[in-house]
Amino acid sequence: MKDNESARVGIIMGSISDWETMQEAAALLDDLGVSYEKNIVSAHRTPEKMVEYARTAADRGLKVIIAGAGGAAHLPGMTASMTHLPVLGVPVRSRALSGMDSLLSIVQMPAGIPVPTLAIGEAGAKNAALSAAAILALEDEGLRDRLIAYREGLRAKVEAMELPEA
Ligand SMILES: Nc1c(C(=O)O)ncn1[C@@H]1O[C@H](COP(=O)(O)O)[C@@H](O)[C@H]1O
Repeated sequence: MKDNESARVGIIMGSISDWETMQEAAALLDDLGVSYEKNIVSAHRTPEKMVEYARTAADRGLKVIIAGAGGAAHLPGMTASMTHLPVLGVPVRSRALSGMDSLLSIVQMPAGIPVPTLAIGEAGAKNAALSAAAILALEDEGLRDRLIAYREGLRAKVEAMELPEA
């Protein structure tokens, strides 16, 4: 586990194959100036590591966890069951079912242990980073201003879009 003492967000994923998707979350947190740590943790393949990660997350200073997994994606829900921190779930696109399996296995949590679940794939990873930042921004004015500026950038980009002549 690569610990970053000052990390406020923990990004975890079930496999290195998820990184292509989850790097979008990392890149956005970098842009927003939010410290994070990233680790490969699997409920299926490294259950003890997952338990340790989840149980120590709050004491290590993390405020939010972003968990991405594909297929039978138990990692977000199992992690959420072992920490009181918010755990945001990112369904990674699977080869067999295009991520519908990931989505349904993350989003359909029983009442009591929530996993706020984002869209399948890269958009979900980006929105998980923005949601984590929004949570942290409740107590961080500088970050709030950077989030507002990010949206202003989106607005300006759309305003500048021009359709080609028919
Ligand atoms: N869904 C999970 C979990 C878990 O939920 O614990 N651990 C790995 N995986 C997923 O298996 C997929 C295929 O993994 P490999 O590419 O390593 O075979 C990945 O998308 C990973 O998130």
